[in-house]
Amino acid sequence: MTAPDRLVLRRPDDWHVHLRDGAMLKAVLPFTARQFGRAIVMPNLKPPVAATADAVAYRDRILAALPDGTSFTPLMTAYLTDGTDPADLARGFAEGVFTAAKLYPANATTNSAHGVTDIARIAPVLERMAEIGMPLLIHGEVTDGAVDIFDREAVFIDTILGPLLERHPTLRVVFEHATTAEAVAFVKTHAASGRIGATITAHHLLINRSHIFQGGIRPHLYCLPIAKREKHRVALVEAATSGEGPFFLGTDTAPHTVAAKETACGCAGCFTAANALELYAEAFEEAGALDRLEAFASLNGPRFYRLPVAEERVVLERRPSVTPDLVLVSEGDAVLPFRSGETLRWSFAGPA
Ligand SMILES: NC(=O)N[C@@H](CC(=O)O)C(=O)O
Ligand SMILES: [Zn+2]
Ligand SMILES: [Zn+2]
Repeated sequence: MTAPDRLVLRRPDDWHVHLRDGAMLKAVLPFTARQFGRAIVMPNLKPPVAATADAVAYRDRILAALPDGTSFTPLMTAYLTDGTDPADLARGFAEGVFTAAKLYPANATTNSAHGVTDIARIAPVLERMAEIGMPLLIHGEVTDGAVDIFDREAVFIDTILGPLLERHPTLRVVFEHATTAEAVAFVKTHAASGRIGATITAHHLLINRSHIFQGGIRPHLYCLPIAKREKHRVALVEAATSGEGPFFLGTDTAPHTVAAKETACGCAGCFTAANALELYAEAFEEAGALDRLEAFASLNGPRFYRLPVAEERVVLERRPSVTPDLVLVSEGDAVLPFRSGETLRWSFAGPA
């Protein structure tokens, strides 16, 4: 079978995105809103989006920053802290302000200093979430500095996630930005329950850890969880292209300015929003699985989140597209996209 030159998909959603705030929000939002109908918006602002009122205000700022005429729905998340009030969280969910709540183990990643210091402390919050069917989104890495950075996800699965699912047998969980074969295997083992999902980024489908050090240190490929060995990338490609229900698209596009990336202690995050669908299309084509892209990008996520699938369609064409060199944020500040300046095989051609 020859691969198609044109793909028509139900309009995809991005189930893990960092939109930031202020000038950065204004600069990056148009990219996500152009391709995706909805996005799960991460709450790791400074200060974090923790209470319902914070999310209402942040959602208003996102909607105000949308280019005219764009149809895009931000789905808000609550940043869990040791002090999260279960009543406020449940109210936010009931009112449709919050779609989910995000667990950052304290200090696991960018802007996670206010995260949860010990998951036992939020047991009442998790019980409430299980009762009301509110999904828990997890950055799944342990924070113990003694655990090797490449093992932090696998250790989290064994020591935290497994026991957590046993303690809360009806809690619905998304394992965010899965990067290991262990995560894929764990999610598959629990798939039949329908209560676990996993997002997979485009960059983790395209790079392994060696790429971060190819010819020198490449700070723009540094993200958390860090890319792993090739065998893990292969497991992620296999999961994403399987079409299986628990695996869905979440770019984890995480913009930081060039100055914040190219420095002695650079921030973690890859900015992939400039051409997210083109990047996923490359990975799926490489695997001979373009026919499964729609399941991964447009069907499995809504099914997990119990939201309608999109009626709108978008088109991808096999026509070279060039990734922008830089995206300007404000005078003197810019973000460097993943695959900056490189040519990709596919182009996003807009609505069908
Ligand atoms: N993925 C990243 O490397 N960074 C994210 C945080 C996160 O998703 O862990 C960010 O907010 O910059
Ligand atoms: Zn994360
Ligand atoms: Zn993220």
